[in-house]
Amino acid sequence: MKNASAGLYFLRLPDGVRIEHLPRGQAVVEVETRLCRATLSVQGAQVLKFESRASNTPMLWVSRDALFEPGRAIRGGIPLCWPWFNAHPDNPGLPSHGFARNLDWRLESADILPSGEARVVFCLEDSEQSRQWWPHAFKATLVLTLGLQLQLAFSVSNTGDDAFDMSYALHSYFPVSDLNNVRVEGLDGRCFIDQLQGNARRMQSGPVQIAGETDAIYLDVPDTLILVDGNRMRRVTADNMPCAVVWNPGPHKAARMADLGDDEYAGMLCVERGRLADAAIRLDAGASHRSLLTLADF
Ligand SMILES: O=P(O)(O)OC[C@H]1O[C@@H](O)[C@H](O)[C@@H](O)[C@@H]1O
Repeated sequence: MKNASAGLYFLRLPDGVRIEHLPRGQAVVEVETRLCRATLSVQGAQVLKFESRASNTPMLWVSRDALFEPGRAIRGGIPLCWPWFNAHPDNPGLPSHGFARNLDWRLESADILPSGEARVVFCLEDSEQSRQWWPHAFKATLVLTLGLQLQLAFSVSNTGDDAFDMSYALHSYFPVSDLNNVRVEGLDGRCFIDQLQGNARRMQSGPVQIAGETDAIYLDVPDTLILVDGNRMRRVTADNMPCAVVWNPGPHKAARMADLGDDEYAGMLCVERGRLADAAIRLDAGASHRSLLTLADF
């Protein structure tokens, strides 16, 4: 897999931002400011860790068995699943959840804003590798703003001559104290696709509570969802991403997953936001799409 980290060293990095390497050589951007601490993987432009100085508690979960192998998806943090969600609709041999999380992105810039927030910008453009999986020209950008809250601004431009279809999710993994203490608020009365029941469409009644394996795509949901975990509340706010996915593998699927410890399912929950299923989009030549995700303790 092509490694973009060579270009990293030409960037001027501000105090509080540095490049480190994982044991297998992948580059990560470490952010340490008066507002937060964070670790960002160059592969996938994936936020792996984020902790604000106000909460001093990890916002995100990463599996203790995550495989940090170049080109393999990393189990945890916030992978960006793009340009398709789940298996490719026509070719199940292509990478699950698209390829954005498998490729190295280009670190475009890193700055500390006057507010004290760090701003880190990653880009991904089509390459020989991406065109083997998806024959389209594009430029994707992820702008991360890291302060007391974490903000991800995702944009894609179609730089080719033909329209393309895409779906995506910002697949946030959250640590939870105990699944029995957890609920997701904001989805009452919303339609969801139950991926565990042959994609049957159902209606949510009350908050989402987790009783075993859960894999549901909620359609047309409010911008703000609240993840309640005992006394801890996290706000998941999306702009221009009308879908939410709530996923937990439960004990049996967890036992089959190489990159997730058998008991770890009990301490995590994914609450994802994106555009998929009915909200997938077609991007015409020259057109762009933008969306924003904000995660905050409150
Ligand atoms: O193992 P992956 O490719 O990271 O996917 C994990 C899960 O991601 C969720 O978003 C999907 O709804 C699930 O169906 C899927 O199992």
